[in-house]
Amino acid sequence: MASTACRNGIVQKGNSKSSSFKSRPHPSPSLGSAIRRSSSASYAGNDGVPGRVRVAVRLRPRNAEETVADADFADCVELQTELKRLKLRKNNWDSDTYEFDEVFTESASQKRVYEVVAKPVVESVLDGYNGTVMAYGQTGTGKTFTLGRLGDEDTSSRGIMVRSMEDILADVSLESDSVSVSYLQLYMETIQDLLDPANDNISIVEDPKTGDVSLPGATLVQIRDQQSFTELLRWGEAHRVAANTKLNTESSRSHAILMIHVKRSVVGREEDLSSEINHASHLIKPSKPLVRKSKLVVVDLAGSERIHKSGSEGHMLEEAKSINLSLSALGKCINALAENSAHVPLRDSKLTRLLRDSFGGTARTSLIVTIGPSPRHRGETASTILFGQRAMKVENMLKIKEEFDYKSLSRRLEIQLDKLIVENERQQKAFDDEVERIHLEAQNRISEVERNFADALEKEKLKCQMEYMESVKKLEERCC
Ligand SMILES: Nc1ncnc2c1ncn2[C@@H]1O[C@H](COP(=O)(O)OP(=O)(O)OP(=O)(O)O)[C@@H](O)[C@H]1O
Repeated sequence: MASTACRNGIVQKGNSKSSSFKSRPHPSPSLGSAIRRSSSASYAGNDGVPGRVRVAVRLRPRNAEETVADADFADCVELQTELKRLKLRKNNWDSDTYEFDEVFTESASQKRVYEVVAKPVVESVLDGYNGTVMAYGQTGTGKTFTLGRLGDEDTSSRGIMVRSMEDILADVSLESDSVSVSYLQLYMETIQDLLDPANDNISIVEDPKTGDVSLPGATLVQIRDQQSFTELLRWGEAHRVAANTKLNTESSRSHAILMIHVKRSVVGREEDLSSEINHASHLIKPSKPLVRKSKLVVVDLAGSERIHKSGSEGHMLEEAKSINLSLSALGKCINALAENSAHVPLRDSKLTRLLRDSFGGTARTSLIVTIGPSPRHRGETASTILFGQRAMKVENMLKIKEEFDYKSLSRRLEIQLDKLIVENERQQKAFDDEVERIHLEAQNRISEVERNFADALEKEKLKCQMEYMESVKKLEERCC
């Protein structure tokens, strides 16, 4: 029986008796635990929500070459899906056991992988948090298969990128929200725009105050429907493949980074705004307009094989070194974060500068580590597993980024002002009409009074004339 060792405090090796397995606490039931809240509930200020990096492992089925070459050998791994454990065989009688947030066998569907690994991240992006989904593993183990499959011929094979956008577009309102995308590759420490390949030296800008990372030089395409997004991915992927073909390699030598920016309008509470608009008008009390900006970063890392194994020389060696440099810088950062070290060497490579928010930052992060079954690649598989194990120890502090939307407030105040002007004009017209009506009525009354007076005068005049005539007549009679 093999001796017992402990890795990262959660792994036992030997004959893998369950009784000796130290289980890691599961703070939540699924990978990328749900923090999805209603929009109103998520208006909670800027308090961070703690969230550990979630890690799943996915085993690729044997390929044609392995089916022949490894015919007489057992796979180097065995998965215990119920227990979310993976056993890595050292030899016929000895194995190491590792526990993950989820383990996917070779028959796991793309839909299930998406729902467990990426959907919770997409949901928190829709709630205003940043999110990262990343695939790490040796060349040919299924990173691109998991993330980048378009599913043209078989829709069930759609990968995480396509499914994420489907869920995002189904949730946002294109009238008030916006979704835009950039697609990049990081190759030999230079960032190239996969949507505009001539643009091949994009710089990373870090906000010293917030630590936010942005790539202002990258093409940003507004997405309004799923089809245009799929076309964009196809276009970007073609450039990535072309670059690899030029280098005479079928495997991806670059890290591909898809960034989906989501900008949503949210309405805050009315009283919060009162002080800001008091001067505007006591009549206008619009609710507080806010924009919530978040981004989903999907990272398809280059193959993680070691230099000696890739047998590289010349340019290929330099390239392998560069891939190694960025992946080992990422590994070092993860180690430092896992050990709560005071110094995290984020600046050691462009990859770690780009992903500074994804590990130990304010984003919700899911990592999928892909492995192959071949015992010939046991060493690579072991190092991939250890990478995943360490990443599981990294704690992020998720934060919502809300900004006061001055543009939207000004738009809304303009609309309200227009309404007030129209109302004022309506009231002025009603007033003028009323004055006109009263004036007419008064004139009619005066005319009527004048008429009545003239009638009465005429009557009085006639009466006087009659009386006069009567008096004259009486006088004449007396005189005669
Ligand atoms: N889960 C899976 N089920 C069936 N086929 C798979 C699976 N994962 C990978 N494959 C197949 O294995 C091959 C290699 O996969 P893929 O290109 O995704 O690997 P990769 O890790 O992205 O490699 P690289 O690092 O070289 O880009 C492809 O032909 C892919 O279709």
